[in-house]
Amino acid sequence: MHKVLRELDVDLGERSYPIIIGQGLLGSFDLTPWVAGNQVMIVTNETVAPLYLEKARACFPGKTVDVVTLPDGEKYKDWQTLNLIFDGLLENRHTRKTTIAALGGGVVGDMAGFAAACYQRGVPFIQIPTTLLSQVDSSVGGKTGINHPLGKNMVGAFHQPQAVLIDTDSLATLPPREVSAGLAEVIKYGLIREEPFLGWLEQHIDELVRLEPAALGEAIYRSCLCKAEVVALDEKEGGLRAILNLGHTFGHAIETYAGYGNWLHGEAVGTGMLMAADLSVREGNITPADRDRAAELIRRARLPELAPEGMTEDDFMSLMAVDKKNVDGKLRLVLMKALGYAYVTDEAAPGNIQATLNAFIR
Ligand SMILES: NC(=O)c1ccc[n+]([C@@H]2O[C@H](COP(=O)([O-])OP(=O)(O)OC[C@H]3O[C@@H](n4cnc5c(N)ncnc54)[C@H](O)[C@@H]3O)[C@@H](O)[C@H]2O)c1
Ligand SMILES: O=C(O)C(=O)C[C@@H](O)[C@H](O)[C@H](O)COP(=O)(O)O
Ligand SMILES: [Zn+2]
Repeated sequence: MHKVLRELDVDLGERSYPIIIGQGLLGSFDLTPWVAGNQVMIVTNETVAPLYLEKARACFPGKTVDVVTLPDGEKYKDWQTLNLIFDGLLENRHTRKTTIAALGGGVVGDMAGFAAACYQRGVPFIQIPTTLLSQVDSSVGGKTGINHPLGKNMVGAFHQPQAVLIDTDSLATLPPREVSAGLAEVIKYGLIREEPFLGWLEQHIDELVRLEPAALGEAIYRSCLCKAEVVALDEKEGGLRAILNLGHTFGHAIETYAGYGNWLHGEAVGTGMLMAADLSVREGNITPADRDRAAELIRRARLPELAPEGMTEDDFMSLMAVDKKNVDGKLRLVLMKALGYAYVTDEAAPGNIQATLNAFIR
């Protein structure tokens, strides 16, 4: 039998939805209350399908369930692979009443969500995230999309799910490197808005690296709570929501430079947050001791601490120039005023940016 540990809502008026966190949910939790019609299309990938597809099917009793299985990897988060979802929907005659269910990590979630935003001008979808990163971040908030060779997540839509089902048991099969990648986004919440959570993480980060269930449940709940609050306040990133991008301006540049896949998203964000902390010191906002506190957590989460081999200051500057936060050609960065308090600025001194880049390139 399953156990629901925590439940919270993303409060978006009539588009509000629940995040259900528990153990043993895959295989027995009934998701049909969030399915309007009779058809469900599960979108998953070749790694996750053998592990969890049959259990996910069981969450839709009485519905006609079809499946699209995508190739696995960030490098497939593109137009060609997205089209496989539309092929599957059309070949199986899915109508406007279908519900798409994303079963997998953030790549599957972002693509299935984008397909749901586009198919027949928009159909509902459900998130069933199976990586730590997707459970604490990508399944919540409705950002969906794909990459472009020239920039990360450059094509997409805001499309909120009907529900998010988080079965923490699925993390038992996750490779350690993916656990670390997820921890980067967990640490992010402490750095941007939750100083007490940062203190909690300092106490429990080793348990999280070891995937200890009690610590994991708490970290996932507190992360989802933080993200849900920010999204409810600013769904489409008119302002506040951009703080969820801490470390991502540098991180997305790293991912694009590395060709999507050699560096995991969470790894790039981990290094990117160190760079943002370093720049926050140079801007006179946080102390070197604050920066070192952040760096110690990143190190204990076993994340990389320097930019990829060979990546230059010019590589960073040209890749960051296409960041979606930029306005009127000005680079906008998320920095910290204090630990637990992030802000967005286009006024960082060019000399400080240059010094930070040079401190992290090899
Ligand atoms: N939409 C958002 O708000 C948002 C937020 C953060 C990240 N993202 C996006 O999410 C993506 C990263 O997501 P990710 O870190 O989950 O990567 P991922 O989706 O590539 O999954 C990581 C790896 O783990 C495998 N996997 C998934 N679940 C597993 C399980 N339970 N056991 C074993 N293996 C499993 C996957 O097949 C893959 O190989 C990036 O594309 C990033 O841009 C989006
Ligand atoms: O939900 C958000 O908002 C985020 O920024 C969360 C990020 O962790 C995530 O990587 C997101 O996909 C980045 O979005 P982008 O708009 O910078 O592409
Ligand atoms: Zn991210």
